[in-house]
Amino acid sequence: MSEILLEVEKLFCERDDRVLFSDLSFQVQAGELVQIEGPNGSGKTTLLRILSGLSRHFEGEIRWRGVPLADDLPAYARELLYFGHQAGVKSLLTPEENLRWYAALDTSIDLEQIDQALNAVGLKGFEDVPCHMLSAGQNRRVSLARLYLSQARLWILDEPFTAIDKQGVAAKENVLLAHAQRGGIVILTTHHELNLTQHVRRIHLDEHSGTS
Ligand SMILES: Nc1ncnc2c1ncn2[C@@H]1O[C@H](COP(=O)(O)OP(=O)(O)OP(=O)(O)O)[C@@H](O)[C@H]1O
Repeated sequence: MSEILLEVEKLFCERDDRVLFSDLSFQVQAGELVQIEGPNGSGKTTLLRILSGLSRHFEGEIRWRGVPLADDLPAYARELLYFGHQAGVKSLLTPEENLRWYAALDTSIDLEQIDQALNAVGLKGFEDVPCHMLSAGQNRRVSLARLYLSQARLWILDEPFTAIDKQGVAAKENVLLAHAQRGGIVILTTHHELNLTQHVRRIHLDEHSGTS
């Protein structure tokens, strides 16, 4: 049986007197890909920020490996890769410099891996171009290259495919699948039609929202 790593229990979140979700409970096992679905404004980003420990604007409990998040956020953060709406790319740096900066947090990542990651996201030939001179999709690709370097067990990805062309999306989907197959967890939102459908568990926020 797979290991349950993330437990979400009776989550309640209200913004501006509007209940986004209430009584939201689910568990995620190692190896699972979970897609949070719902219309614009239903609370997908809010939920991902809560799950990432970035927002405390909720009631209920979230546990990672059986430990409430609030009890040991640093330990949780070490196992987490959060990918938000902002690309998190420094525009004055080149793609390679951005990844070297990111890799500085993890000394086990070497230059060859950075090179491979840039190749994998289709940025060969653009390694040395400052990011402010790249397109929106290319900047998103710089950011996505982090997925190829990440050792984190839990990936929480908010609209990771924004501005990425169809071909690029297919390649990234494979990275997500490979992560899950290695025993990782991916929780994501996307308005893209995924090819991975048969591997993805869906949680639809509308089914959990209430009225205030
Ligand atoms: N910091 C905040 N303060 C007050 N209200 C907020 C805040 N952040 C989000 N909201 C509200 O919470 C609701 C849900 O927003 P959220 O960004 O989570 O939706 P979403 O499902 O991700 O939407 P989309 O599909 O458009 O990205 C919105 O009505 C928004 O106005």
